[in-house]
Amino acid sequence: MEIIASVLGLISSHILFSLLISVISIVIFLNILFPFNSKTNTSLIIPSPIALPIIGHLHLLSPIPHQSFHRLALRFGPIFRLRIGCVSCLVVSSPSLAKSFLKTHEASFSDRPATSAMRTLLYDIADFTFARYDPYWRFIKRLSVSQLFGGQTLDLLHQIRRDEIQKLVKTLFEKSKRVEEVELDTELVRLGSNVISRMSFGRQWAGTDDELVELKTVITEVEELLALFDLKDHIWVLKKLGFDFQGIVGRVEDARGRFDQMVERVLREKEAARQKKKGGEDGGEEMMKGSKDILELLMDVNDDDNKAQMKLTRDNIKSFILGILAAGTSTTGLTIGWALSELINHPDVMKRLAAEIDIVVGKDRLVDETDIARLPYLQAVVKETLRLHPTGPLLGRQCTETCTVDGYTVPAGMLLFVNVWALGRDPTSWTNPLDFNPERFINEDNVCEIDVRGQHYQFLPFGTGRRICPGATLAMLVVQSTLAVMVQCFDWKLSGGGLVDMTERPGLMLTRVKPLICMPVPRLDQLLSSL
Ligand code: HEM
Repeated sequence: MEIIASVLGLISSHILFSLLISVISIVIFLNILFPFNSKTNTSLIIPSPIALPIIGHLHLLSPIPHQSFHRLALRFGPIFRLRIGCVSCLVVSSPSLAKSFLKTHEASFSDRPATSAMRTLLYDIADFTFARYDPYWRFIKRLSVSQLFGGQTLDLLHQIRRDEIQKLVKTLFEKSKRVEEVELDTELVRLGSNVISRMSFGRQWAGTDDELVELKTVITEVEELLALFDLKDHIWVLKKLGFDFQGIVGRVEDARGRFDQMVERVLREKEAARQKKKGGEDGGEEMMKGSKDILELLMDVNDDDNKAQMKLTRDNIKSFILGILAAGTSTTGLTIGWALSELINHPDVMKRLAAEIDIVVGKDRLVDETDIARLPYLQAVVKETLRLHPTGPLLGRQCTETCTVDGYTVPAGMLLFVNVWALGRDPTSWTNPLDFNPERFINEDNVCEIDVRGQHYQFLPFGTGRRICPGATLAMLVVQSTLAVMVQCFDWKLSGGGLVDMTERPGLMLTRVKPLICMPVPRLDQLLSSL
C-alpha cells in the first residue's frame, strides 16, 4: 500500500507523468511487436499472470512476498514467472522442482541476487551471506566451516553456549521472582548475538542493556532494509533518474554508519588485545587458549600480504561480521520464539515435552546439548516449528547461465525464489499441513526420519546444496537446548490469557506482528535457586 501510495505520488509529478506515458507507449508497442514469452523452441511455457506495462506484476505482491507467492502458486501451479518492473523471476514451490533447480542444476543457481541496499549495507557485498558465488565466497566458506561451524570448534566452544543459556535462565528466574513479564524477543536476541559474537569474535556483543538496545535497533533496521523492495532496482526509469522517493538511501546510509561505529569499536578492541597478546600479556577473557577465533584469522589474512591466499580488506571483515550477525542472531532467537508460542498455544504438546525432559534429564540439573540425542520429542517440536515458521521463508538465487530445467528454459540473470514456507504447507507432502503436530516427525520407534540438512526437499528450513546455511548445526544446538531449558524450568503464561497471535510481519525473516510477552512461572525452584 505504502509503495502504491508512493507510486501514485510520483505519478502526480508533471514531468515524470509525461515520461511514464512515453515509456508505457513504447513498452506496449514493443510488447505487440515482440511479445515476451518464456517459450523457446521446444521449451515448456512457464505460466505467468497478466502483466501491467512498466510495473509488470508488482501490483500482485503484498509486503509479505512468500504469502503472495503461495497465493499465486495456488492459481498458477508450482512454477510461475513474474516480472517485477524490468526484473524477471521464477517462483518454485514443489519439492520435485526445488530438487531439480537446487540439486540437479545447482551449478547454475548458486549465486545470490543483490539489491542496491544490500550493496551499500554490506560494503559492496564484501560479506559471506550475500556474496556472489566466486573465489572469495569459497575462501570464506572454507574458513568459516573449519574455524567456526565445524564439529571440533563447536565442541570446543560448548561452554560459551552453556554460559549464555544459563544467563538467560537466571534473568528469567529473577523476573519471575518479581512477577514481571518478559519481552522474550529482546532476551533471545541477546542470547543469539552473544553466542555468535563470543564464538566468532571472542567478545560479548551485547553485555550491557544499552549495547543490546543499540545492536537490536541496528540489526532490526538492517534486516528490514535488506528485505525492502526498492523500486529503483526494478523500474528502469526510476533507476536512470536516481530518484529515491521511498527514502531508502538515507535510511541505508544511516544504518550502515551506526553499524560501522559499533564494529570499529569491536575491531579496535580486538587489535589492542592482539597487540597485548603479541607482547605476552593476556589477550582478554574470551581468547581461546592456543587457538584463534575466526575474527583473528581474518585479521591475520588482512595483515599479511605475502602469505594470504586471498586479499582481505577491512571492509570484508566488517561485512563478514554484519552478515554473520544478521544471518545468525535473529534467526535463532525467532525460531525459539515461534516454538515457545506454538507450545503456549498447544498445552498438550508443552506437557509431553516437559515430561520427556523430566524423565530423561531429571529435575536436579539443567538440560544440556549432550542430552538432545535422547530427546526425540524435543527434536520433533523444533522441526515442526521450522516447517511452519521457517525464519528464512524464501531461498533467493540467481541463474548464472541459460539452462533447461525439467523442460523449462531459464535465461541467465533470472532470479529464482524457492518458497520454503509454501513447501512446509503443501498438502501433497504433509497431512493436515496447517496443524502443529510434532508427532508427524517421529515414527513408532521414536526416530525422526526427516532431517533439516537439505536432503528432503519438502522441508528446507536451512536451504540446500553449496549455499546451505553453514550455521545449521550451531543453530539447532542453540534452539533445541534453549527451548528445552525454558520448558524444563518454567511454565509459561500469557498475561490476560488467550492464545499467542501468530500473525506474520513483513520482512526478510519470519517475525510476528506482536512481540512475545509472557510470564515465566518457575517449575523447579530448587534447581533455579542453585544456579
Ligand atoms: C534457526 C536458525 C537459522 C535458520 C532458519 C537459517 C536459515 C538459513 C537459510 C534458509 C539460508 C539460505 C540457504 C540457501 O540459500 O540454500 C541461510 C544462509 C546462511 N546462514 Fe543461516 N539460518 C539460521 C541460523 C544461522 C546461524 C546461527 C548462522 C551463523 C552464525 C547462520 C549463517 C548463515 C550464513 C553465513 C548463510 C549464507 C550462506 C551462503 O550463502 O553460502 N545462519 N540460513
